[in-house]
Amino acid sequence: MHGLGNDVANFSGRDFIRRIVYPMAAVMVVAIMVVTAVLVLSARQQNKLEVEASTRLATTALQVKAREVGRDLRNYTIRQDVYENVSRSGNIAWAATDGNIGPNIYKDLGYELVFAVAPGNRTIYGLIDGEPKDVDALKVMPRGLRDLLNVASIQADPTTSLIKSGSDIYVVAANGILPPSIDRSNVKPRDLTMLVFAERLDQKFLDRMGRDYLLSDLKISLDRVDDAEASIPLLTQDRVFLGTISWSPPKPGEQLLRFILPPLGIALVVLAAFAVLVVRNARRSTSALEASAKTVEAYAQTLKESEIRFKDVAEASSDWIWESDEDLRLVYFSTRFSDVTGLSPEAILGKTFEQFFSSDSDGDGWRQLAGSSDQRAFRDLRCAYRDANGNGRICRLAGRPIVASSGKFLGFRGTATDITEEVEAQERASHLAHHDALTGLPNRALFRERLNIALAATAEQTARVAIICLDLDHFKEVNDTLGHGAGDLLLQQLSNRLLGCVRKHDTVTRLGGDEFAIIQMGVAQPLEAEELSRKLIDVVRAPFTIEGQDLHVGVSIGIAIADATETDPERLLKNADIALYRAKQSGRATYRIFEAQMDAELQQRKALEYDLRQAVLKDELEVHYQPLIDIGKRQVAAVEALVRWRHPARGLVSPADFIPLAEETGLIVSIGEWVLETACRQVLDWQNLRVAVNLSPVQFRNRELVETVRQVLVRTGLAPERLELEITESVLINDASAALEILNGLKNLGVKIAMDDFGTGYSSLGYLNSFPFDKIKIDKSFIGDMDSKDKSGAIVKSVIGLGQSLNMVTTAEGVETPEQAEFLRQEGCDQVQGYYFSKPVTAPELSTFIERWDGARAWGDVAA
Ligand SMILES: Nc1nc2c(ncn2[C@@H]2O[C@@H]3COP(=O)(O)O[C@H]4[C@@H](O)[C@H](n5cnc6c(=O)[nH]c(N)nc65)O[C@@H]4COP(=O)(O)O[C@H]3[C@H]2O)c(=O)[nH]1
Repeated sequence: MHGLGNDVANFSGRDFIRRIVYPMAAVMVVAIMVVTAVLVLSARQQNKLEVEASTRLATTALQVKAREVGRDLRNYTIRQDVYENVSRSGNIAWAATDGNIGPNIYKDLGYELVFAVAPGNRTIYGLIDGEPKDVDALKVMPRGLRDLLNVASIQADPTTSLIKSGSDIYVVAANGILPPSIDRSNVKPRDLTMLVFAERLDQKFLDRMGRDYLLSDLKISLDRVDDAEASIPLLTQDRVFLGTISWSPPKPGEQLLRFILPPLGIALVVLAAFAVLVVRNARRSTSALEASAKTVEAYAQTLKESEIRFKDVAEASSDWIWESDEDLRLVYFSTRFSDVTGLSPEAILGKTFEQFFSSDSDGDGWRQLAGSSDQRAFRDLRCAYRDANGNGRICRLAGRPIVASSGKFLGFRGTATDITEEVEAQERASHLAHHDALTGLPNRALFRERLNIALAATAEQTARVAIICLDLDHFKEVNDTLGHGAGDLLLQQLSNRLLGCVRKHDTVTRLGGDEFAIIQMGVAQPLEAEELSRKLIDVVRAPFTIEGQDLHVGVSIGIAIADATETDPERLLKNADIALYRAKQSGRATYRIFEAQMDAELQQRKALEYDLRQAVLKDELEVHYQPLIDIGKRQVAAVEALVRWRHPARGLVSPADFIPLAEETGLIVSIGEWVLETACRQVLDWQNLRVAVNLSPVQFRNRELVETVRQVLVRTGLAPERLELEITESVLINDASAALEILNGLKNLGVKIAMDDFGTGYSSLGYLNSFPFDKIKIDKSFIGDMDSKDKSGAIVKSVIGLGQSLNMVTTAEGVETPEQAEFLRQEGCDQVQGYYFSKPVTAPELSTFIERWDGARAWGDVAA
């Protein structure tokens, strides 16, 4: 195909002209030349033959004429009367008589000259143009006649010759006058009287001769005529040149040419036109052929490129080409088969699909073909096989039926793509997509899938599914103090511990961060989920050894159990989350099973959260103030700022109800700053009073706190020593060193720091040691219990003593009775705060309170 394409393409129009048109033209030209030459030559030859023939004819005509003259002469020389009268008697008169040899000779026979020459060349009779003349014949014809007479005298028959006379040439015959009656042998030639007849070779003669011998255009000339088409020389007996007779001989060759050339010319023109037509058509055909050759070449090129491309692709890819017979017996493999599989085709050829491919359920796509009578094109059949090393591999088959022109199915032909790596990559990708990279546990996506499957199965079974959500307690501290690497190691160890607690069919999942979830299968009783939860709490509680350090974390757990009424995975997960939230609220390291009312509470909480956000925006918060009374001076020493929320529907909401929410949502940061600034600004109205503001542990997580307080002081212009910041010990529990750093920063500003709710925590004394607080506030629970419990009174006493020894101001909260106030005074407490003196009130109310404050009376009442 390729060679043909090249040959055809190489045979250009120029080649066509060179190889065909030129030779054809040359042959034609040669043929025409040959034909023309033959024609011309034959025409010439014919002309030549005709000239020769006419020459012979002219010569003959002259000879005939000579013989005629001789014969005419002889008729007279043999006459007895001529002999008697002319030879013997010399009777001229007789001779000149008409009917003898007189004018009749001229008139009837046409001889212009008639002489009778007696012996001794004596002219005895002369007749010129029919007129008797006394002339000397030898003078009339000075050359030639004498010789002729001599010769003729010895000849019996007349002797003829051509003789010139003047400018004329004559056919002259001479004969001795001798009748038959006289024996010649008795007469001496010189004694004979010679009779001469001469006919002039003039135009008249020539015309006659022309007519008689069909010679046209006869002319006589005294010269040699070289350019005549046909001529004969006129010679005497002695071959002396006298002149030339010329004529135009017929030219049959020319006629022939004239006859043949026009049709031949036309024929040639037609032939030439035909040749041009043929050439043009041939050119057109050649052009078409060239065009198609180019197309063929282009196709061939495209085909070649496509072959190369196909080969490149085939070689570069892991595909191989195969062919089977109608029984699905493999009968052909391309070379890539061996490269990819390492198997020799010979070892496989002749095997059926069933024998070559495995029956692995993940790769038995070939069965579709084996089991089908429907021979259609197919693709994406996933088939498993073993390579030369016995390793299992997967390929993807595509093929089309091979059908004979008769319609008979002959087998399949197609490609096989080794997709082992692709399948493995997909499996890897799928594993990555479904598993947590750090712990290798199923991730949230797989958790959802498995949960769906588990719930679907549960619907038909009596056993239930428990969803257990776990959240690590204090994991953030591990991350913050030891870094994320340690956190990661902990999560990995934790994963193993969790896996150690569950059964084979359960699923342990890392949902993200320190959140985990477990799908516990086959839960007959909620108790089983509780048992597992306890087990989980125990294993997590055990210390983790990370980088040589023992770390303690806990886990809070929320459980939701799927039953006939609840099978929605999203909802179940949410319920488990709500339960988890509850567990965390309940003090961590514990579990809770979801109950419907939890959800209602959560909804409420959410509504509250929304309202609180709105409250901040709508200015629904306000600050109330509660006075702190200096026992020694019996004066109002300070006020505690306590935030209030004036809810449009609920009325005044206690901070106990919304501060925890504000802390969880982070709103406490902005609320706290607002309270701080409001209180600092407000206390400027009350000369010399200090203001105490509560700080949340959440605010302590922000290292900007010191700067915030500094700016508030700058903005309000309040002297730092008039500001007291109250913190609870929980601030110190979370991250003691960071909290201490902030506390030192605050102290450096010049503000006072008070430990609030003292005695309610675990290690208050330790904290008092590590940070120089300015004040200890004894929690109101101890004050309230003083009346009933001696123990509380003892604690209050010892705290007051502790404060005194550490040189800290002690303030007792929740003083509601004059007895409590008196007791505290007697024990040396510095300040008191409580409903007995005033509840927290608005700023104007507190101003009134201060105005009306009469320390003596108020204290007097107490003392009384
Ligand atoms: N039963 C009784 N209670 C008395 C008596 N005297 C005072 N109280 C109450 O005791 C609480 C004292 O505040 P706290 O211990 O700091 O406890 C505060 C404080 O921890 C927090 N809090 C209030 N305002 C703020 C604030 O602006 N920021 C922050 N972070 N927390 C605040 O909310 C807690 C509760 O505040 P309140 O409901 O205002 O409750 C106040 C106050 O009204 C009394 O004689 N008997």
